[in-house]
Amino acid sequence: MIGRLHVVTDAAGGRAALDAVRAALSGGAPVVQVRTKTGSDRERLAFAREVVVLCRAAGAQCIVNDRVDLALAARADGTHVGADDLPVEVVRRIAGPSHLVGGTARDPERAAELVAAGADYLGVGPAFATSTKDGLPDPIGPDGVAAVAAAVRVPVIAIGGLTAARVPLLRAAGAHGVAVVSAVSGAADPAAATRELLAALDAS
Ligand SMILES: Cc1ncc(COP(=O)(O)OP(=O)(O)O)c(N)n1
Ligand SMILES: Cc1ncsc1CCOP(=O)(O)O
Ligand SMILES: [Mg+2]
Repeated sequence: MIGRLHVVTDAAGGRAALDAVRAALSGGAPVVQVRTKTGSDRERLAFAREVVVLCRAAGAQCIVNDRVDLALAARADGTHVGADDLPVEVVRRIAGPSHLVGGTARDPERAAELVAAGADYLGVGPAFATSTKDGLPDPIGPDGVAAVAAAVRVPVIAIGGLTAARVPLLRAAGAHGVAVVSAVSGAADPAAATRELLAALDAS
């Protein structure tokens, strides 16, 4: 089963992002998602490899966003794909049955399609407003997350504007867990922020 807290790396990658990953893992993060949006493929692969090594040492799962080729090359545990990435069924065919495949959904119809295509889990959102990613549609709120969670039998990971204070709302909506960028990467103390999120998940 996929972990309940997905710590997503800052899209810029680099040393600061790696430091945040180290801190998150020291705080107990069970899943790290490598999400890079800049740099050459070689730089992105090198970053993903470093994160995989850190995750292995900590016993955490590592998922690469967008790119199944980088995920396989880095020996990551899984790949997360959205609407502009390779389709879930293609990622599944390329990566095989033991690779974790996640897909992005914001409504029950899309969610059911992704599960039928072979998704192991769904990233669902944006749950709340966020300034981390431009061009997102309106937040779906806990009710939107609940509609998706009720429609599928795979774990739902809520994303977008997530904080420890909001975790109980999402868990009550049926989310298995949450994915965060700024709540950990933007925190003054990313290890403490990770512990706070995990405590909120454990309590709800
Ligand atoms: C857990 C999780 N859910 C959703 C997303 C968003 O992925 P995607 O739609 O591919 O958008 P980008 O992250 O590529 O901007 C995610 N990364 N993780
Ligand atoms: C990549 C992505 N997809 C939907 S919301 C989001 C960004 C979430 O970032 P934050 O946790 O800082 O709100
Ligand atoms: Mg993507």
